[in-house]
Amino acid sequence: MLEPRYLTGKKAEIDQFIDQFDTFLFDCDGVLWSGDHLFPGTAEVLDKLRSQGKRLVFVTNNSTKSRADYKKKFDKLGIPCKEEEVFGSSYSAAIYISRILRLAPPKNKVFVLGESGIEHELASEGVPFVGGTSPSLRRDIEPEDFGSIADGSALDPDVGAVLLGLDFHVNYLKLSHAFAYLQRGARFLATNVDSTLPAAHSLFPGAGSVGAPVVKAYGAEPVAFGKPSQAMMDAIEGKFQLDRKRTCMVGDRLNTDIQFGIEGGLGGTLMVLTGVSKKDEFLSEGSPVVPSAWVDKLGDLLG
Ligand SMILES: O=C(O)[C@H](O)[C@H](O)COP(=O)(O)O
Repeated sequence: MLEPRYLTGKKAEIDQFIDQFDTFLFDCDGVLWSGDHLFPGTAEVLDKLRSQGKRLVFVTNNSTKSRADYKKKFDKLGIPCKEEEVFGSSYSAAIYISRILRLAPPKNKVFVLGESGIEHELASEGVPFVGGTSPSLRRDIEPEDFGSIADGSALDPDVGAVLLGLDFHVNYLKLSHAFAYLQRGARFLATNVDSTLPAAHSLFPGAGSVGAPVVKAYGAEPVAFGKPSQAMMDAIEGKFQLDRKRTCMVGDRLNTDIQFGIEGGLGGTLMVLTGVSKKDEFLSEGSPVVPSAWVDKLGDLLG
């Protein structure tokens, strides 16, 4: 097994590690912050990398926020960031739907199980959608809903795809709509399928857990566009014209962030231990996903 390199924080080894790369792809939740808590040293590390001319791209699976929302979050936390530096799973899904899938009218609407981040990114690509944050679906299912979903009168006939993301208002009515559209032949898509969401120094159900009832009912997995999907990597490479061998993915989750970087053939993957995965998972014999290097926390890159 290839041992990942432990960077203890000594200046010379950190400088040597950083020198290998021109571009750093940063995961956000669990790396830069946990929920609304900014980790110590985040701002300083990003400043240091920028001052050395490194390009930074913030690659997040969190579909609840659009790129513009992320920019606001960075502003609120006092970290410089341009909207164009953010690449989220909502945006990744939206560009795939609009530029590659190209759903033909009239069946070109997307039913969204998710929050406003997905809606904004679909809208930015001109993709029509229903569901999402609509108040009409933020309620309990009523006895008459069963009939109107079953006979299709409650459904939009123009829906050609179902897009699952993280939905903080998930309920039986929305799940039933998603399942009904799939049974009528809609394409099955997801922004990402993460099992957990890191927040408040703990873990909560993630997008994959929220959409799991639909997957179970339908009996098939969606095509997902967040990490580790290489559709996302290809889109990032195309947009930022990056040299993969001079790019490092920094993340806290082995099966999304680190796998994303390894499968993408990046020059490096750097694991931090402030989020989801624990070091035993990649240091133990036979670990399926092993980063090229690891630090205890992002702040250690200050050297
Ligand atoms: O469930 C989700 O959608 C994700 O767990 C979550 O939002 C994590 O995003 P990331 O760590 O890629 O920023």
